[in-house]
Amino acid sequence: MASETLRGRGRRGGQLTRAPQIQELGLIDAVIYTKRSEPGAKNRFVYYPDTLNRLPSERPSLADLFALWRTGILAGAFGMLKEPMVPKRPAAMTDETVGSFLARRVDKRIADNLVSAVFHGIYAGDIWQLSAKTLLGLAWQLEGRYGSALGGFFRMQSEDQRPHQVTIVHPVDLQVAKAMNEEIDLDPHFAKSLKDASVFTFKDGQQTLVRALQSAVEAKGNVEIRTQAPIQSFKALEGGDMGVEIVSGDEASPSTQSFDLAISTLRNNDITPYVTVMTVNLYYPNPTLLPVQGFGYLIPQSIPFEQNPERALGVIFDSSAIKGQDTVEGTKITVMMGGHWWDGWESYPSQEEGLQMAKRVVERHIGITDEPTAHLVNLSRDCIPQYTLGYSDRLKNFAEGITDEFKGRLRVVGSQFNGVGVNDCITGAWNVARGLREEGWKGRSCGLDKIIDSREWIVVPASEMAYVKREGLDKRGDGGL
Ligand SMILES: C=Cc1c2[nH]c(c1C)Cc1[nH]c(c(CCC(=O)O)c1C)Cc1[nH]c(c(C)c1CCC(=O)O)Cc1[nH]c(c(C)c1C=C)C2
Repeated sequence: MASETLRGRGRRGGQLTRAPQIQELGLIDAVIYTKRSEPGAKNRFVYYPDTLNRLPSERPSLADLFALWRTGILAGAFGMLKEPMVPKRPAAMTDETVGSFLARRVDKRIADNLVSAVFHGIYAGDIWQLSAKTLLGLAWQLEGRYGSALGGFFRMQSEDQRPHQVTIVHPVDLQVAKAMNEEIDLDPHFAKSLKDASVFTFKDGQQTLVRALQSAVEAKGNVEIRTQAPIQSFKALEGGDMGVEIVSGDEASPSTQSFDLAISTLRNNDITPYVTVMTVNLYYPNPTLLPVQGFGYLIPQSIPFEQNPERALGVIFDSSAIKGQDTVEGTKITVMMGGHWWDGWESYPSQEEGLQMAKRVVERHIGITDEPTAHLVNLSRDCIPQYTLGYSDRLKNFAEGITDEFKGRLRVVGSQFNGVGVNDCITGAWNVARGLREEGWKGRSCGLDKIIDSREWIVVPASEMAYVKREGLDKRGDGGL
């Protein structure tokens, strides 16, 4: 019943690194797509102040914008016009929260009513804690270089002699984009389907990918997959040997092994806090319960407690967002609750409490009073890392520390380092794996080359950040995390 989706266009590597994996594992026929033109892709809503507002699509009409304006959700949007005139941040400012950046440069109301909802829908996080330098990387860099994000964008275009649109990227991101173009070869039909899709998933859910990967790896014969063997500790080998000594397994009877090189997805609690999210899947036999067709809706931080005492973050309209997964008709939705709202909680709602809370959310917000005939409640503890203020400095310290200690024999991958999307993590893993080829595994990289590399960001044609090898598959290089 769970309804995870994969983004057609993710940040950084987009689907690029995942697509060849799907192709190589022979899973292309198991993929189902939601096309960009379908309501499930186009219609994303924000609940404000007590109604669903459709977020502007790629090309919003004047009527769309006017409808949004009337609800008040766009209050403060005129701040965009004065943004080029807002003084540049002081030189001593090394980071700022997303909320503070927007309040300073545009208007606090836009941050609270609109942007906080979008950040709920990605990080389940609080814009007043998350880092603008990391998560609004492009805008942060443009302000740093030109004194303004919006004005800077246009100045960057006009100052550049090249005929096409340019963007600003970190040299390491450019290098990765070039490598993808050189090394990734996609079936043109598959590439076209992905290009036309907003999200894609598998008929039997995302587990399809994990299971196929497991089978493929096991079939190689030289790989052993061990589960239920938590890492207890690890350290660099001593006595002149290069490598990592790892203690794993049961605390009572751990085993110690040495490796020439280890790739770790373990988290480090000094770099980011995490948030806990509860997801409640609800199924109703009545297929016409949704007030609108679309992907779902998000709830901004400005919604008062009385309208959202359950601390819901958003609701996905699964049966509208993804077609082709279900064997029976009906309405399927997922209520997502918690995230930063539950920071510091020592205990969380039980499964039964979660179910009741989710039912109250959809009754209050979208008038669904039917009784669901099936449900699934899942509490994901500490599931999404929060790139809070100062994250990039903490990550840099960490990267320098492990490089010093392990001299390249420990490399790291995962959502704490690469981004919260599945695509981000696969891109990170792809890049680390590439770096091991030939003599690469003997090098000093710890897998976090970008954060260690202090070169200036560079202006390049936006097309250089796109996958152009086959059918123009889209890859956005927005310079974020
Ligand atoms: C309500 C909570 C959440 C919803 N999804 C997530 C949460 C916490 C988790 C999530 N959403 C996105 C990612 C990144 C995945 C990737 O890039 O591969 C994660 C971990 C993507 C995303 N979802 C929404 C947006 C605007 C984005 C950014 C990328 C994009 O534009 O595609 C919107 C959104 N998320 C949720 C809803 C209900 C919703 C919009 C109505 C649920």
